[in-house]
Amino acid sequence: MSEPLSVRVDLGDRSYDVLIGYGLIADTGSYAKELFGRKKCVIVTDSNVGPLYAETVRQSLWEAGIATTVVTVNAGENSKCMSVVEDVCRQMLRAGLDRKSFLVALGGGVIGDLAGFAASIFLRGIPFIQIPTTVLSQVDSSVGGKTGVNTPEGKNLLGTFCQPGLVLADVSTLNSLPQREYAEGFAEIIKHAAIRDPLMFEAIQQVADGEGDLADLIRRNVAIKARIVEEDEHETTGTRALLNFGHTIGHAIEASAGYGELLHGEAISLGMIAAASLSCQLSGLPPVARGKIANLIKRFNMPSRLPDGMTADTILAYMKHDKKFSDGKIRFVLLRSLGDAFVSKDVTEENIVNAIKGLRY
Ligand SMILES: NC(=O)c1ccc[n+]([C@@H]2O[C@H](COP(=O)([O-])OP(=O)(O)OC[C@H]3O[C@@H](n4cnc5c(N)ncnc54)[C@H](O)[C@@H]3O)[C@@H](O)[C@H]2O)c1
Ligand SMILES: O=C(O)C(=O)C[C@@H](O)[C@H](O)[C@H](O)COP(=O)(O)O
Ligand SMILES: [Zn+2]
Repeated sequence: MSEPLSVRVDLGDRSYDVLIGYGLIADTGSYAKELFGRKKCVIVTDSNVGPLYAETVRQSLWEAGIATTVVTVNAGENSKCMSVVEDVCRQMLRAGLDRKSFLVALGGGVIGDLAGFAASIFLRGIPFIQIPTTVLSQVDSSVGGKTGVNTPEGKNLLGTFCQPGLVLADVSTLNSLPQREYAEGFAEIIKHAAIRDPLMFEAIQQVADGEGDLADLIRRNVAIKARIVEEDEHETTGTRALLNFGHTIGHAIEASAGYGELLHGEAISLGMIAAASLSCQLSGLPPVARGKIANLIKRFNMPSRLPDGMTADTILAYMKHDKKFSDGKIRFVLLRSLGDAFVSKDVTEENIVNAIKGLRY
């Protein structure tokens, strides 16, 4: 097996490596032993991923002398909530996990966010490893330390910033992803291209055409995210907020649809098309650039129209719970051109309603 690709996330004493390669999960034990030197851990996974990969990870930990408990939650966005976090933590307590233990989050973004959050609060915090198994989680959610859960009021409203100790992105695990779940991960890749790396559109197209190097595309995305997180770990200066391109409207659409109805990447695709339309109107984005984003979204069979019956009013109501909403104003990520994103405070409710209405056609 060739050496994995590697991206360092440089955050002082919270620095870590993201390793990207084939077959990495079988080496989880040796990586964990070297990193933590701890003897007890919990694997948190979901009901789809656990049966496929938990045994390989458990065996590898066992061979490294690490005792493992497996906690499995129901697959899907509905598990990303406080009651499941409490249940996971209580199973960990009953299994005898202590402050010298660590956690392994094995699954997509739901598991990464949920289990990362559990690790960050369990006995006031234990270290964790992310093993992302979806395209979305390999290029985005496993990196950067945003952990948390949804509430009925909206997405990711409860959570912490807590960096993992290591990310093992095993590209082989993507072979078992259903087509829809594979495709939605490209929404975040298209987002990275739109805000930071317009040349990446070509590499994405190549992978869509069955050519191109998926592991290298993942590496390129992790590097984009890592550099942004290094600049603004806690989203205070505005740089990290750029990663929210498409999310202000997208998160509200995701919640309006009912968690799990639209996958995160699908909702964000709709949000990016609306944000690109607003950018054409307000910040000079050439319509051809909006077309490039929308065409690639359609190339992956992600939606470009709102689900029937979803109203602008409902979407707006959810938007008012967004973390970027304060003092009656929303900070909105727009593009001046592909690769040149910025945060605007000048987007009005009327602008937003019009952009949402544009998603009907
Ligand atoms: N923390 C962050 O920075 C960040 C970034 C982006 C998204 N997110 C969050 O990530 C979540 C979405 O993540 P997701 O799209 O990975 O969803 P997910 O975790 O629900 O995974 C999608 C589906 O694929 C299944 N699955 C996962 N890996 C599989 C595999 N290898 N083989 C077969 N089936 C597999 C899962 O069981 C699930 O049914 C959302 O909650 C979103 O808010 C967080
Ligand atoms: O890591 C980030 O920062 C992001 O914004 C990445 C997003 O793709 C992701 O969906 C994130 O969970 C959004 O975070 P939120 O704090 O805006 O809910
Ligand atoms: Zn996202």
